[in-house]
Amino acid sequence: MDQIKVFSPATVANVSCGYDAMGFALETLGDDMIFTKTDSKGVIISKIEGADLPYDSDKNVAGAVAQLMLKDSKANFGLDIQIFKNFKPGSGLGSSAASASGAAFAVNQLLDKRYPDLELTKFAMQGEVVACGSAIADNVAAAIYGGFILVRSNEPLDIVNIPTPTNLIATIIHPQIEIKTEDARKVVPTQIDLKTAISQWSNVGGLISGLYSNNFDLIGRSLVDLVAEPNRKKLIPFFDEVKHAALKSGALGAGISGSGPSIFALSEGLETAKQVEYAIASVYKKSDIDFSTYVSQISKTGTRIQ
Ligand SMILES: Nc1ncnc2c1ncn2[C@@H]1O[C@H](COP(=O)(O)OP(=O)(O)O)[C@@H](O)[C@H]1O
Ligand SMILES: N[C@@H](CCOP(=O)(O)O)C(=O)O
Repeated sequence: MDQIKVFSPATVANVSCGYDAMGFALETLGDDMIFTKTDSKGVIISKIEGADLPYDSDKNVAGAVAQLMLKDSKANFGLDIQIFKNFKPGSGLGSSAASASGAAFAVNQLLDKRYPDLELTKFAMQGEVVACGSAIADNVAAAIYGGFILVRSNEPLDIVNIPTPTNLIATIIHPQIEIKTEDARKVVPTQIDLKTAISQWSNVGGLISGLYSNNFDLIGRSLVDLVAEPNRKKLIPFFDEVKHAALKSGALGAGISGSGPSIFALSEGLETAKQVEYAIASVYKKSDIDFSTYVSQISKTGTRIQ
């Protein structure tokens, strides 16, 4: 194979209670990327559409991940990468993770599937270091594995796929302001008290149990974040109003998607998810902030060949 076109999904990290430990992939939103083998070694980024991003292969996460993998595998070819961004960087929807995971997945295909998903996740995490200075696994693991994932351990890396009810639908609102993950991580406390920790890990347990048992009420009760959300929500205009509107219109729960500014809600069934979309869009319609909304199933497959 000399060329491959891949789709790499947007992802919602944290899912309220699981800061750096949980995430899921969206079915309908993501980036397209084309990877072409070249005779000369090295990685060139020849096209980027949809966002203003570095062409320098060391600074673009896709280029950085591809270079690492070509070096590690001692590949005898180079790469030309084209990136078509369908959602903005700094969205809280894993824009950098989509590129990093897309690169890891595509290069692996061109190397005849040399690496398992866990190794691909480790390569993609190095892309996250380029984007935000931290080797975060939640977005990239969700993109590579698909579905809903738990990062059970970072060292050694241990990723667990959590089954999700098929009629669990995500509604997303993305106000068009940029929040860099690197900046939003600085407002999260590095220490929390035991009482807060107990509530947080109880909610993680509740959420995972609710996903396994199709218990929507339990899923809703567990979508609580006492660690990142109280500190990050001030960065997101109208966060409380959007969350209130989502819950009032039938969502099971709502919270910040990744590091924001996007806000996600989870609902039982498409009809409710669309009502939630209408309600939360109404909040931003009253302001002068541009926004996009998305309603999507949780992607079972994640990053895939187009
Ligand atoms: N291919 C890429 N896609 C998205 N962002 C990239 C890419 N390459 C480098 N970056 C940088 O990563 C940062 C965006 O990542 P991040 O702050 O984590 O936001 P997001 O939540 O959208 O992933 C920006 O500084 C951007 O320039
Ligand atoms: N766990 C990370 C996730 C960042 O997600 P992003 O989509 O905003 O890059 C965090 O919360 O910092």
